[in-house]
Amino acid sequence: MITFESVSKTYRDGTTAVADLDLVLPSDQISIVVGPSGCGKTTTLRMINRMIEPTTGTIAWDDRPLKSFRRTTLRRQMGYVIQNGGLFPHRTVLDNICTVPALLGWSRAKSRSRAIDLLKMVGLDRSLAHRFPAQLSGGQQQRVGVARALAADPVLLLMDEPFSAVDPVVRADLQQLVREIQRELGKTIVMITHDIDEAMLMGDRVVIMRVGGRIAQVGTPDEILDRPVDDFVEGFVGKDRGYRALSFAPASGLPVGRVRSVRSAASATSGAPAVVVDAEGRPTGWVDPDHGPAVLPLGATFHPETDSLRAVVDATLSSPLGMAVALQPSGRLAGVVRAEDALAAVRRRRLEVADQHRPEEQAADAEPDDVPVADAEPDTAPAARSDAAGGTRPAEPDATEPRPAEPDAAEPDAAEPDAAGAGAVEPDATPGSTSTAPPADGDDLERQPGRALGPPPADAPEAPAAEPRHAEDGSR
Ligand SMILES: Nc1ncnc2c1ncn2[C@@H]1O[C@H](COP(=O)(O)OP(=O)(O)OP(=O)(O)O)[C@@H](O)[C@H]1O
Repeated sequence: MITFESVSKTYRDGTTAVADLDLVLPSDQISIVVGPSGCGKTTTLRMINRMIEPTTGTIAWDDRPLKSFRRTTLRRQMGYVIQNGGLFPHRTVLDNICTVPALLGWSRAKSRSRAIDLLKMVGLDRSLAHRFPAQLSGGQQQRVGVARALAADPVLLLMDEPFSAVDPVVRADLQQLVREIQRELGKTIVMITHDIDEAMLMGDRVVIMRVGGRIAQVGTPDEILDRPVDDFVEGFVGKDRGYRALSFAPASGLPVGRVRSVRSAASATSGAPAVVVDAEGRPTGWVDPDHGPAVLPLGATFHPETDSLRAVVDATLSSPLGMAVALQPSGRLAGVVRAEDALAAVRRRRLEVADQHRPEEQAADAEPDDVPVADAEPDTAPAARSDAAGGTRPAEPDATEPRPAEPDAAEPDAAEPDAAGAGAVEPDATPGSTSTAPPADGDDLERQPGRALGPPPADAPEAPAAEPRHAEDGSR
């Protein structure tokens, strides 16, 4: 757990990048920091591995102040991934991934074996191992960047807009990859992005910052989508937040009804609409005898066990008959959900969310008909009911059925064996480098990205105190 207490950062030129930040980033979760350009995201991230030091306040890792760690020791436990991977252009993929293990003194055989394992983990063929970064696509480079950051098995992964330079399809793959890595390896990940959709998709916890380096809201994605605290957050999360919030409600409780299935449109000349299925029982389209013999498009489908309510609503909207086709895990037809049932589930969810956020005293004073709709009698009259905000809304009778750097890389720790850069991998700034780092210069050093930082070996010593000469901002 990383804890910021009253943390501020003012640069030498007087710019306050972060102001009075109180924040907890829990372990073993993905925390996403999101906000408009210049709101202090990168400054916040780099204060975690002490590439930047706060001007005031305290940052602690599992209750231990960061100041009490040597920077190099700290960084060996924190992998760091930046846009474009920040790879050394003149080193092969394998050598890039082996950088930190090599600096930590691992044997060549152990480093290479680890690198090959990581290539597989990030979904790259080992035949790419001897290529140079320029011979890879942007997405492949980014995967190598992730592999390099993981090479020495860091406890924490810091990611600074890692996917902003790749196209949406590759981006979706990389997002999935990082989520899988987090699940499988149980890493703590802190990632920054401009993209609120990415934040909502990937974050267990989302921190929205506003310009001036202040926190606007912290919460789970669905909390933020359901309850933006103010106009800024509401504007930032976008107009379709109600629809996107459905991504966090499972489809599993919906009633999946039976539907007629036929092998060809010719076999459904009368009667109710039917789903046309292939020889394996997989749905391919609809036929509606009232609309003639043509096979109608199937629309989107969904898996009841794994998909969200959003997928179901989308499937009903894209179905020509307003029925979402549910699939078994095998892809065979499982049944259908009617648009009315999907909407009833949406209404129930809204009521549940409103109920969760109702102040305690209001809940205690609640009238009997304030109970969640699922608990109401099936024949509840469609009269007005109090809502969570104390207003009224019409009752929904059909909803009543219970349904189912920087700098100090430039100012290495003399006491550390990797003082010349071990544990702090700098992207090459030569022409052709994939790094987007500005040249290091004074304070700009703080903005210099591109260190893949690994953890210490299990027996790595930790120095008891911070190094006073590391007054950051260049003032030594
Ligand atoms: N070394 C520096 N010296 C002076 N000001 C700086 C320095 N680094 C950052 N800033 C300023 O601090 C503020 C926050 O910058 P920061 O890079 O942390 O924001 P950000 O949210 O990551 O921005 P972006 O999304 O555009 O990368 C900005 O006004 C920026 O210009």
